[in-house]
Amino acid sequence: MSAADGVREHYNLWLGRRQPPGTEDPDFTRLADAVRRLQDQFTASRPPPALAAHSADTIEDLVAALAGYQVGEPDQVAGRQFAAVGRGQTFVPPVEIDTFDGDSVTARVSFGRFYLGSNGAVHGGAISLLFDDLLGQVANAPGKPRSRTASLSVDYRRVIPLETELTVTAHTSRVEGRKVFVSGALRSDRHLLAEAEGLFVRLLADQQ
Ligand SMILES: CCCCCCCCCCCCCCCC(=O)SCCNC(=O)CCNC(=O)[C@H](O)C(C)(C)COP(=O)(O)OP(=O)(O)OC[C@H]1O[C@@H](n2cnc3c(N)ncnc32)[C@H](O)[C@@H]1OP(=O)(O)O
Repeated sequence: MSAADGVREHYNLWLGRRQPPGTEDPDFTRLADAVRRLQDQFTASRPPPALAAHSADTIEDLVAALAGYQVGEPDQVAGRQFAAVGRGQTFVPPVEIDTFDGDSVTARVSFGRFYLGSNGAVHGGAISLLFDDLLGQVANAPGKPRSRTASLSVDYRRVIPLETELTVTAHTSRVEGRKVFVSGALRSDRHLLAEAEGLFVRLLADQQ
């Protein structure tokens, strides 16, 4: 399947459930994108004191404005903007899906400055986060029983550069009863950068 709307339509069926009408919220997605950019700019900035104070005032005003609109998990929109890169959340690195067939996925990702570990390398935890999310999506592909990560192993082969478009892939390697094993790889155009093996255990009825 190519990088067409059809791919994203499948993602709307994550966990085999259609998203309720009105779930996609372009204004909220724009807000999430702005917060992502803020995270990157904030991490990289060294503002003078007056600008730091002014920025803090502005953000505190925003926090106060959003405080009146807090909702519980069932009504949350962050993370459920399936038509948007990054799903309208600001935690998982922004992954852009290229192909997806239910058992394997090919995607692109670029880590902004927010994800810097040290000495120019992307933080290792961000790499684990990327794999947990993408491998988890494969394990929980539409029509499959819901599962959770039981184990995730990551091998860091090379320093992972910031602000570089990388390819990330994942595929189901085998299924044994309730256990779904999903493998992943992160590559630059020249090198294998990291590999992952995830075990996702399908949930029992009382674990849903
Ligand atoms: C609502 C709408 C949302 C929409 C939003 C959009 C989301 C868009 C996609 C995002 C995708 C994100 C995907 C992230 C997914 C998470 O990150 S989930 C969060 C992190 N994980 C957790 O919280 C899981 C915590 N652990 C648990 O709940 C339980 O340990 C588990 C995983 C359910 C398993 O417990 P259990 O059912 O009691 O299973 P148990 O009988 O112990 O083990 C079953 C088998 O697995 C094996 N096993 C279990 N654990 C392990 C282990 N650690 N190592 C090796 N083997 C193990 C056992 O040995 C056993 O093997 P067999 O004997 O059958 O051969």
